[in-house]
Amino acid sequence: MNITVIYNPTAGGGRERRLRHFVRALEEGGGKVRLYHTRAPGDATRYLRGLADQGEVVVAAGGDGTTNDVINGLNPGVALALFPIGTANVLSRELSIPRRPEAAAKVVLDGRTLNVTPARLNGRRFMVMAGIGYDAWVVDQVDLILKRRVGKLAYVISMIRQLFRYGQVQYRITVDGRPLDCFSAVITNGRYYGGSFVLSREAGLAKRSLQVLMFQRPGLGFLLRCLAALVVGRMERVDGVASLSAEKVTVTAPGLEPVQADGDPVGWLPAEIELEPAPVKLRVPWA
Ligand SMILES: Nc1ncnc2c1ncn2[C@@H]1O[C@H](COP(=O)(O)OP(=O)(O)OP(=O)(O)O)[C@@H](O)[C@H]1O
Repeated sequence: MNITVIYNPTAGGGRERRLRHFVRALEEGGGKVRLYHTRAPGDATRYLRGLADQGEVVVAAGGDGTTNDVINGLNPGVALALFPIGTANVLSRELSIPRRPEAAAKVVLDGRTLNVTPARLNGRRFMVMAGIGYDAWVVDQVDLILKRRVGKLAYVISMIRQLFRYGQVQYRITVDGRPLDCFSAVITNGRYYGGSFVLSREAGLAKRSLQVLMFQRPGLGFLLRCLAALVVGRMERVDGVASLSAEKVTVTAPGLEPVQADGDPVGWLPAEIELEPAPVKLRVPWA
């Protein structure tokens, strides 16, 4: 089996030793491996687009941002696999991809295929989620140098620093043609957020739909209630949080407002988000 491994040396602070074990396990299992170290954000997309033959599987060795770069360069029909060595690895968690190099390599070589439909945000693919409002400001303002040193804690610090922003801007969000207002929104393909917190019990990567969570009340008290509900996996029970299934979403706002996708900043509003017509084949463990 021809396998292209895309390794982000900055993901999770760098995991060279684990990568070597992973590649060795792939080769011992009969894989013919082509390994590429990324050099900058977006480099994986450029590299893959330049490959006429990507092999049967492309492995994203990194976190959700690396996977995002990979799916944006993946040729149709080529399978996607994950070696979760990033900070949060939200996609891998939902799919139960093992973190141990040998076990992760086994999934690449012998796993089953799960069809997961990505979405497009202003023409760029995302797999897990997109966010506007508070969530996007937290991602936009996270201290990347601190993130390399302390991992997820850098997001907690950014969350605290951005609390003041919540409720200041009202967004117009159109969900499958239905116009609504909110003070923040997360448009998610998967169930999890920020690691292993359940964001939506209605969402699931195997479902062909997006779940739109809208935060419709202003105020710090409401935001803190939502964050507490996230910790216990009860976000959709909070009065003032609306959750709708959708295929197409547009968001607008006055002023310059960031958008995040798969945990990285991807530009500014307005945003047009739509589920793609065809799924990506993901290698996942047998039950
Ligand atoms: N060589 C590189 N130097 C700097 N940044 C890179 C490089 N290669 C990729 N990137 C970027 O690094 C960012 C972070 O990668 P990634 O999200 O995979 O890791 P992480 O943030 O540790 O994990 P997670 O998103 O799961 O929390 C991505 O936006 C990606 O585009």
